[in-house]
Amino acid sequence: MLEIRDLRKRFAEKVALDGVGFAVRPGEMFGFVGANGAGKTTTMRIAMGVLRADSGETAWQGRPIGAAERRRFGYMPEERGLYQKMRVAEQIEYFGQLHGLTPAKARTATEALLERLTLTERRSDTVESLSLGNQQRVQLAVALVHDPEVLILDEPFSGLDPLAVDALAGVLQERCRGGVPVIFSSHQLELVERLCDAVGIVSAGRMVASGTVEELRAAESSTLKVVVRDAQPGWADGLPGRVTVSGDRHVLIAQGGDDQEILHRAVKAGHVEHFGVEHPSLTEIFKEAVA
Ligand SMILES: Nc1ncnc2c1ncn2[C@@H]1O[C@H](COP(=O)(O)OP(=O)(O)OP(=O)(O)O)[C@@H](O)[C@H]1O
Repeated sequence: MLEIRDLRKRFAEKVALDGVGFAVRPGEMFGFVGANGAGKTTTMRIAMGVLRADSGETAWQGRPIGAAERRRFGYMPEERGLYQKMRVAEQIEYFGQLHGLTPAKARTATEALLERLTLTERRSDTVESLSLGNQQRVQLAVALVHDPEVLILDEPFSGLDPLAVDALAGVLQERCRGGVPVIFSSHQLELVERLCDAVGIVSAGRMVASGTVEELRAAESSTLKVVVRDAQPGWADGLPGRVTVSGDRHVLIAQGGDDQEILHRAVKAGHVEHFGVEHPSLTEIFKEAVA
């Protein structure tokens, strides 16, 4: 298990982290979300030893994370870290060797990743000549080449088109299925909701929520949505909700109240086209949590 416990960090007067903590199990994909400046990058930099925390702990498999552990981690930093003039394959191999692979193993791993990330045709191009999406694929290959035990990725999906997002997501899911804990930060909440087993929401340096999306949903009140056609105005008077009318459709969004009574009233009022519970999206949960 990867554990981040009660991290605190100040930059001069600015409190960047004020007790950030969460745990990610092997094989779990953890989405780390928060507004700009909330503390995601600072947390990941501390986990990777790029920054030192004022207090708090980080642990992997029960032991404090030190240089030896980090060598077995894969990291995609926010500022990216590729050599722009170096060729793609050469670069991935180079980082593999930096992480302790023999030249032969680094070459084999590089070939597999070029193929998997559809970069084979670009193998001899310099990084600077690649599109953003392809540069990001190379950055991911660099994070993966040494078959890391843990993956920590700072906004790996930012700026990517939907096909590139799917390609990266597929590779991360494979690693996750192989037992690697994966943490990534993102502002793309639909993507986080789609991919992640668990989510942590940070706001102004504090964790304001964490758990599976289902757990976060359960903490929110759900909404009942009823669509009735050809109803008389006023049919929902007194019910705990609001009706909007669009053409011949009346849409009631209700919170609380007796759903059987609401259904009964709707059936009496007209033709019920839809009656169902609406669960809040991660975007709604996020907005509520950081409000
Ligand atoms: N080196 C630094 N010196 C001073 N302040 C810093 C430094 N690094 C981060 N901060 C401040 O710490 C806070 C947290 O920043 P951080 O980059 O961790 O946020 P973030 O959640 O990653 O934001 P974003 O989504 O915009 O990337 C911000 O207020 C930021 O300005």
